[in-house]
Amino acid sequence: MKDELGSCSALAPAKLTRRLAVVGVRPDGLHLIDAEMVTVSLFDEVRLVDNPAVFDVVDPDGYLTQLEERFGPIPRDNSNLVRKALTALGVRAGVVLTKRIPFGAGLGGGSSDAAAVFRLLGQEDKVDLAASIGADLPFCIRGGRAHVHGFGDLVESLPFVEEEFLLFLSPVLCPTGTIYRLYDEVGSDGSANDLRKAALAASKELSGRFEEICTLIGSEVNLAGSGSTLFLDQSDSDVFDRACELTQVSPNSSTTISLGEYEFVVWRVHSVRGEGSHRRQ
Ligand SMILES: C[C@@](CO)(OP(=O)(O)O)[C@H](O)COP(=O)(O)OP(=O)(O)OC[C@H]1O[C@@H](n2ccc(N)nc2=O)[C@H](O)[C@@H]1O
Ligand SMILES: Nc1ncnc2c1ncn2[C@@H]1O[C@H](COP(=O)(O)OP(=O)(O)O)[C@@H](O)[C@H]1O
Repeated sequence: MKDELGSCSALAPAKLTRRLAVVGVRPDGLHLIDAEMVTVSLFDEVRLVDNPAVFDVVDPDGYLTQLEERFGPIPRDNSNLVRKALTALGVRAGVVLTKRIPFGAGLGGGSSDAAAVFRLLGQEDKVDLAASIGADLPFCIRGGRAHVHGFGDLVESLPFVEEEFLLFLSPVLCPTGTIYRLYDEVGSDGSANDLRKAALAASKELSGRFEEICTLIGSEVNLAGSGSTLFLDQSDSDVFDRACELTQVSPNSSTTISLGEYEFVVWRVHSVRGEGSHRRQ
């Protein structure tokens, strides 16, 4: 949305991959998937400003700083996905990026930031260009709830369903390419996400954290995309309600819990409608 300062901004919501089956591998190594993705109410914000020299990253929760201290900074140069989107669209602009979505967490934060640029500039139709920046962009541009296939480039919207999710965030980095490659070796554990076994095998810490949450709530949690976020949906409402009670997290907010040697930030989020409904002035 344009404002009087000549800048414009859009919210960039996280994406939750509720289920993911790997159904093939292309000759170039990209995996063909059959997935259901849902936009959820944890938001970055992308503001474009006139001065192309500006690239500011705002960290309202302090969580980005924690992750960057541990894993190194997200790029501020031309390899930032927001800058890649601007370059691909031939637009020179500065960026103020407010980050709440953790990186390397399987929540498509970087892709959603880049998708916000496509939406802001009215370029939602350039799906192939978007997909060349990242496999998650086509879904993130559309948003809502969708069946996603191909390598992520084919998106068919599904009817919106109002639902809540608990996201268990861990300071564990799961690089998507590494997890897909490991999947080729270890295969699936038969859960709703074919990448879960590989992500848990890639990180001893993540598998320790997985065990702690499953023990707490007495049920298995799922992995978001290529990880590291673990989540619970409302398919078993008793389990979901119990988990909300145990973690003491209210709707649309977050809390920090300790389980064994681990700390988790727990977000209670809800599904969000797609197609630009999350734009704001
Ligand atoms: C797993 C998923 C779905 O839940 O999301 P995330 O968990 O990363 O958020 C997606 O498939 C990820 O999409 P995205 O994170 O955009 O991946 P990209 O940056 O395009 O790809 C990073 C690397 O992952 C591998 N890759 C990605 C997508 C795909 N369908 N097959 C692959 O093998 C490739 O090695 C690629 O170089
Ligand atoms: N705008 C951005 N926000 C976050 N990470 C970015 C961004 N642009 C590039 N990156 C890089 O992309 C990597 C993956 O980040 P992200 O897309 O948020 O996670 P995921 O692929 O797990 O969903 C980061 O480790 C970072 O190096």
